[in-house]
Amino acid sequence: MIEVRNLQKRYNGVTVVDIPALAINKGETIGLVGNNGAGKTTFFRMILDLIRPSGGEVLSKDTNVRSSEDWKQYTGSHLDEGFLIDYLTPEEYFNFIGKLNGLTPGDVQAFLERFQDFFNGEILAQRKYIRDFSKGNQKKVGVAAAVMSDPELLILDEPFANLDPSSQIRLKNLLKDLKRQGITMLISSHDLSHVIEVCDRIVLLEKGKVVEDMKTNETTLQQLESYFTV
Ligand SMILES: Nc1ncnc2c1ncn2[C@@H]1O[C@H](COP(=O)(O)OP(=O)(O)OP(=O)(O)O)[C@@H](O)[C@H]1O
Repeated sequence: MIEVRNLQKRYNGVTVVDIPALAINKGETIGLVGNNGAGKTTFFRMILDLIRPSGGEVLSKDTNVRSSEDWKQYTGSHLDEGFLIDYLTPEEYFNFIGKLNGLTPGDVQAFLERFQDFFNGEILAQRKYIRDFSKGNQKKVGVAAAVMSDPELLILDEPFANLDPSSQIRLKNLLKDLKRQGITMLISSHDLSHVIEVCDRIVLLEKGKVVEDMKTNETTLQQLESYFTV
């Protein structure tokens, strides 16, 4: 579904992403892990054509993401609060995104029913603009909106960050449901156990390079913990 070829990003002469080859197959759930500054967000930004690679390319369904917008039809993503429209209420934002995806207000309402637990009564009917929500609740809005288009490919940058423990567990269940539906997912996280639980493959980035690419099994957490132990 996604093929990365000789992908590089340099800032001021420093290479922050350098991935000669990486293939993500349809239906795979990939956890992207790595220390601060490893290049995870930069990599996602190039997949989503938000920044231009210094070299190489990202193909989505065999087409360079820079040369066609077709991938936008089947890709849902949430990287940060910059993806939100912060002067709208969550309802206004969901209806706006719904409209872009051809959903009626009734469809949007039905879709949001699925997120009742995850929202924990703190997102809808709050009479507040998105900018006035906590970071964790803004994340919930972004994750729900990313899923609204019923995407084939879902890209989430640190979806567990800023969520309380109950919300993290609900998010894991939500992502596992999406995985069962066959959605291809690319999820970055600093929470090793969550990402291992949800994903069937882990890619470890260090200084922009892929240093491990492994299928998850019962020893993966131990392997990653020993890698990250200083
Ligand atoms: N616009 C920019 N200009 C200069 N350097 C940048 C820019 N964007 C990212 N970088 C650098 O690229 C490197 C990778 O950053 P990136 O945000 O992709 O890492 P990350 O793995 O997502 O980190 P974190 O886990 O802290 O979110 C960092 O050294 C960062 O400072």
